[in-house]
Amino acid sequence: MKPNFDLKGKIALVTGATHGLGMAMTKALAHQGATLVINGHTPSKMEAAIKDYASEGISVHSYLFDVSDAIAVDKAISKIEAEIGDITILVNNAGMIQRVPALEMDPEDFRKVIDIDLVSPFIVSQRVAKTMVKNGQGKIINICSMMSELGRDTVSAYAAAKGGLKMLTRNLATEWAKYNIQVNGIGPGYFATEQTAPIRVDGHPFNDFILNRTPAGRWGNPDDLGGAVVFLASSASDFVNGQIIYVDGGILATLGKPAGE
Ligand SMILES: NC(=O)c1ccc[n+]([C@@H]2O[C@H](COP(=O)([O-])OP(=O)(O)OC[C@H]3O[C@@H](n4cnc5c(N)ncnc54)[C@H](O)[C@@H]3O)[C@@H](O)[C@H]2O)c1
Ligand SMILES: O=C(O)[C@H](O)[C@@H](O)[C@H](O)[C@H](O)CO
Repeated sequence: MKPNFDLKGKIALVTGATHGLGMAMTKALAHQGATLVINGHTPSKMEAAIKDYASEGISVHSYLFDVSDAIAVDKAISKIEAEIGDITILVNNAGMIQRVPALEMDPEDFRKVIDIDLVSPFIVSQRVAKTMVKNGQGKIINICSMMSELGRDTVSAYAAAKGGLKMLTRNLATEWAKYNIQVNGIGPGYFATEQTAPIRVDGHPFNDFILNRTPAGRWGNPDDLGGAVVFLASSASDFVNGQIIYVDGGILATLGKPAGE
């Protein structure tokens, strides 16, 4: 039987999809025929995003809500279900990072990162899964990170959250497999987006470090995630559950090499 990557008739919600990786994954899902619902929490960014999608002939349904607010999430998902239909694919992409040495990190800032990057995917997944359980099908895709596997100076809260998100993925996969819901993750390597703009400057030691550390020798382009998200959203991955697919140009496969070699 031919693997089926077609997403016609599917409704996908991508959180934090006004730009960056969320936008690229939304476009990939739309190109496979899915109906797209995008979330954001900044009205001006949402307006600009809708124009960007339209310029590529993609029409999206947009909903502004804060993914960390369980009441707002419940209201928004109920509204989406009434206005668009039941969500069959959820991509938990919204996230944030703080780059602060652990000795200087304010515990409240640590808590905020955990709230957005770990608790929020739980909140949105739980609400969306209630309907997926009734329908007997669903795909949930959590956007993890290299920091789901590795540590690095200054990103203690982010690494704790993204490591936790990997384990949340495995746990929800375990609990919800019986309802025909697959919960998987994508772990992007280092990608050229707003989030990495401060460390992706020519001549910045971190920029040189990443180019040298990545076997592919380049930063990821957001479009590099399209194949993985379509696979995990489609029936081609129906027996894949609790996995994280790392899309990282080979970083996790290697110890790296000395600069200049
Ligand atoms: N850029 C990278 O190299 C990289 C690598 C690995 C993982 N990631 C992860 O991929 C995801 C997207 O990354 P990006 O680089 O596009 O980041 P980004 O910072 O450019 O975008 C994050 C999005 O999340 C949204 N968001 C944040 N808090 C929110 C909230 N409370 N409610 C609703 N939306 C909220 C933002 O508005 C934004 O649209 C994040 O989870 C990030 O941690 C990024
Ligand atoms: O400061 C950092 O190290 C980066 O911003 C990361 O954490 C990446 O964005 C990404 O998540 C890696 O996979």
